This record gives sequence, structure tokens and C-alpha cells, in this order.
Amino acid sequence: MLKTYQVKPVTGSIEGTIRPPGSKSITNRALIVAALAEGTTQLTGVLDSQDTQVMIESLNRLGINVKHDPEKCTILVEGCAGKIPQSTASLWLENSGTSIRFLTALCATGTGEYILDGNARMRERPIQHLVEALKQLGVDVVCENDTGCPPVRVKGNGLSGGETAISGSVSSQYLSALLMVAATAENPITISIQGKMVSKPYLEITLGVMAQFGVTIDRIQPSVWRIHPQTYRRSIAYDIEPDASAASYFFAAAAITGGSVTVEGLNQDALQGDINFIRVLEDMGCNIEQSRNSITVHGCPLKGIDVDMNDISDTAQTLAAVALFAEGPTSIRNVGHIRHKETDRLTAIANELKRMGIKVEETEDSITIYPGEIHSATIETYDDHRMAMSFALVGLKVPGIVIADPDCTIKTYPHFFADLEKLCGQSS
Ligand SMILES: O=C(O)C1=C[C@@H](OP(=O)(O)O)[C@@H](O)[C@H](O)C1
Ligand SMILES: C=C(OP(=O)(O)O)C(=O)O
Repeated sequence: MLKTYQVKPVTGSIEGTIRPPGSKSITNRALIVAALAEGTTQLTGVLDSQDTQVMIESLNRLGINVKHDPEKCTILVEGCAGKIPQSTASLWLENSGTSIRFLTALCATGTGEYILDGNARMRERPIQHLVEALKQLGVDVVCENDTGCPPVRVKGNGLSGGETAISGSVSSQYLSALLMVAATAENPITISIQGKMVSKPYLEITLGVMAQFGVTIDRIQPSVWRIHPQTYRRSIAYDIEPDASAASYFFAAAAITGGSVTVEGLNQDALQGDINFIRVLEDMGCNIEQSRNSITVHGCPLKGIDVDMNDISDTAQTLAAVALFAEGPTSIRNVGHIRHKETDRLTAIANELKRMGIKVEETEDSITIYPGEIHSATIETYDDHRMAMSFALVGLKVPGIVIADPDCTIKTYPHFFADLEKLCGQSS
């Protein structure tokens, strides 16, 4: 375990090509849906990281045969045709939001008693809205400690169907979780979405993955969705695109150093909303070049922007790093929900920018960053992979940036620092 990582500044600009590992969001959805499917599915291009490992381990504990070949980036899933084999299981999800939310809904389709829990931070991350929605469908489910957070106990008896309402004001993952399991119910399930929905593009990922396995939904009204009983069909070879949130760090590296970075395996048609981070960089002055199977960001003089990042909030920290090298302030707005992630990300960004001597203004749901002289510093990462990966970018330009607890990137990108060094031509 490394205690710290000293970022090596680059001389000049970064020119290079990289293919980030597979998408976390797609890998974890494909695992859930393949587990529910009839027949054996092969997933290729999968992400191998803590968030996908806890998902795989949990599916195995539920009696679903999942075989992972990390070398080949493939996973074989023997689907259970909507019938979870195990009637009791205790699942440990570390701090993987997608895993605990999706698996809570999956357990509701089983017959038996399941407990889902995670690390200390996971016990502070809300899941109550999902619990409420499942209860309305007749599921016996509770937050064990009455905190609205894990641990969660689910007594499953299959889903019979019916109507439910769900709030999306804290996380879109609750609705994604419900959508994926709803097709297994005996009767249709109608879901009313209450109030505003955060992180909307992730719902399109959910629907896209479901569609790959042959399941569709009816959007009766914009906020009333119905899912009829349907069977997921195995996918013989489902290829998962690279992670667009991970790609944001490399696009940002081009922007910050005035270089050119090509990310392979992604284009504007990617399923992941975070691909639109390139539009933010474009608004700041970068040039974007696209091909059928790659995107290149060319760094140019940067200007600060005012941007609503509700849809792509996993890239808010990336933008915070880029903002330091722009002319004029940058405001990142409408991201109050990122206070419920791996850490309170708005406070974490503010603390660490201040540590480098940067002036910031933080509100309940936004942060404004005023570029200024950047001091060397050891950056605290709060067990948040995105703090580590984003703030490392600052060190490409500023000497003396040290990242504390760099191994926290295992959550979604275990080889991040090695890949960054390779891209920068720094590997030994
Ligand atoms: O559904 C998903 O795959 C995700 C949804 C987002 O969470 P919220 O919906 O909680 O904002 C995102 O931050 C997370 O990394 C992945
Ligand atoms: C918020 C994140 O993850 P999750 O909610 O899946 O734990 C993330 O990867 O930035």
C-alpha cells in the first residue's frame, strides 16, 4: 500500500492515446441483467475494480455462477432466469453505490432473506427512497439501523407487480435498480417519478443495457413508466465501452497541458452521459476532434465557465482541476447530490483547493473556483477515487503535488496512476 503518490510534472504538453478500462456503470448493470437472464452471457471489455468485484462476489453468494477472467476482461454469467438460487445471503458492498442499490432490488426478486451492508461511508449513504419504493410493491425491506442508509435487510418473495412512486432527488440509481428488476414481476409495474431526477443520463444507460437483453419499457408520461413482465434473453457477446468518467481525466490532461489526447473506444454516441464532459472542455476553449472510434481533445487557452453539471456530476472534480488553469472563475452548479457520494465532494473539493491557496465559494449545491497562484500541497482524498484522479491532474503542471492514499482509485480504476504515467511518457 502506497501512503502517498508524488505527481511528476510534465515538461511541455501531453500528446498521446489511451483506452480507459470498461465502464463501471455498464459492467454492473450488465451483470445484474445477465444474472436475471435465461442462458449464459459473455461480457467483454468489462471493468475489473473493487466496484465490479463486490458485485461479482455478491452474485456468486446469491448462487449465480459468474466467472471472471481479469486477464481477458471477460465475464461469463449463467443467468438464473429470474429465480435467485440462494434463499439467504449476506452481501458486502464496500462503498459501491451501484452495487448496493442494484442488488437490494435484485434481492427483492428472490425468495428468502438477504442482508446488504458496506463500509463506514456506505452506512452514511442514503437508500431510503429505494426502500420506500420497494415497500409500496409489497416487499418486506428495512434499513436495519433506522438511518435511511445500509445495512438493508430484504425478505424477498418475488415481485407481484403494482404501482410505486420513487424520488430521484438524491440518486438516479434507485430508479435504475427498480427498472432492471421490474420485468421479473408477475404483473406490470408502474413507476411514478416524484420531483426532479438527478443524474438523468444514467437512466438511459439502464434502458440501453436492458434493451440489449431484449427488455423494453413504456414511458406512458414523462414521469410515469411501465414495465410489463418480460424475460431477459442472454447476450452471446456484449461488449462494454470504456468508462467515460475515467476518460475525463485524460481529456482534462490535454486541456491543462495544452496537448492533444485521443481516447479510443468512445465516440459521441456512447451510452454514457459523461462523454459530454468534452462539451464542457469545448466551451472552455478546447478543440474536439471525433472519429468513428475515438475522440481527441486538443488543449487551447482556457477560459472559465458557468456550468450546470447535474447530468455529469462524476466529472465535477475533473472540471475543478481544469478550472485552475483557465482565465477567470468557473462555477459548477446544481450538484448538491454529490454531497452523498464517496465523500461530501463539494466540501472535499473546497478543502483541497484552499489547501493549494485557491479561493473558492461553496454553496449548498455549487462551487465557484477563482484561479490564482497554486501552492504545492499534499492532497487529502477522503477515500474518494475521483479526488485522487482529479487532483493528480494539477500535479502535471504544478511541482510538489502529492496525493494521499492513492490506492483509493481501486474503486473504479486500479491502474490509474500507471496509465497516466504511460500517457505522459513517464513510465520507467
Ligand atoms: O447509475 C450509475 O451507474 C451511477 C449513477 C450516478 O450516481 P447518482 O445517480 O447517485 O448521482 C453516478 O454518480 C455513479 O457513479 C454511477
Ligand atoms: C459516485 C460514484 O460511485 P457509486 O455511487 O457507484 O458508489 C462514483 O463512481 O463517482
